[in-house]
Amino acid sequence: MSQIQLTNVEIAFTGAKGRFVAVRNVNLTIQKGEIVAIIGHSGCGKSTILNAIAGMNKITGGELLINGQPVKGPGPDRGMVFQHYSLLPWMSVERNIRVAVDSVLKDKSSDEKAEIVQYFLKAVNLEQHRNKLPSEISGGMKQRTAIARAFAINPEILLLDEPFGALDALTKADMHVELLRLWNLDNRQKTIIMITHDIEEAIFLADRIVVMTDGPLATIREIENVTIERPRHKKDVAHSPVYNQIRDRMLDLLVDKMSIAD
Ligand SMILES: Nc1ncnc2c1ncn2[C@@H]1O[C@H](COP(=O)(O)OP(=O)(O)OP(=O)(O)O)[C@@H](O)[C@H]1O
Repeated sequence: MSQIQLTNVEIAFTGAKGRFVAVRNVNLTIQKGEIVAIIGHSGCGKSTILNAIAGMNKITGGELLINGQPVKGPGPDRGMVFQHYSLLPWMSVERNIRVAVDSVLKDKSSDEKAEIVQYFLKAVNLEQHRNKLPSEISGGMKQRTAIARAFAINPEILLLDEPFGALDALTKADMHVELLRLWNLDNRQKTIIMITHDIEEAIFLADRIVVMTDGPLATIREIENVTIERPRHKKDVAHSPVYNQIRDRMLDLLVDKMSIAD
């Protein structure tokens, strides 16, 4: 059985101006432990699909199953990370992780929870900054806190909505390696679905890349298999023929004009 299965999914919103169909005929099957990137132009419905998997949006047609069960709402089996970190500004790095652990891992003792927080603070190299407030740390550190928090509650599925979109290119490259390291620590058991606008990021991280058509009435245009071996290294990947092939295909699909007229 596939872990996540979307069959002919439609998601429409009804507002003052009537019914607006954001996405339709979305068919996607995701296996446990896969990393899947979703890419497409702004407004095509990437977040709409991710939020439906998170249980925050209702589907209006088709079927959306997780482990064979229809999604009815959010649950601790799914963790979310957003572009703007969503840390609680009045709490330290450590407290931000701890409150999430407290609210989800209710069966664990206080010592066990402290150990989990410590493990993830160390895994993302934030031990020395544990007592700082979000306002006292950099964007990359904030995102590392948010990702550590998401992993600490140990969801089966991680949903990342443009998690590195606000970071500079170098910090972003570090974060890619960091994310894969956390995924490896867990023996690649967690499924990661990630929205991105960055073709290079999608190829470096994902097993498959879902390319959307433009909205409204958006759907999946094509799914690319990224057959680059793991573990992946930034430098090697950039020189691999598969990387160039996929990047060219993505550019064909996503970029209308490749150059300006002289
Ligand atoms: N709650 C809502 N009510 C009404 N319309 C919505 C709602 N959420 C999203 N939409 C509309 O659905 C479409 C898809 O939005 P969505 O945020 O999923 O796009 P996206 O591909 O994630 O965009 P971006 O890359 O800019 O974040 C947009 O036209 C948006 O205005």
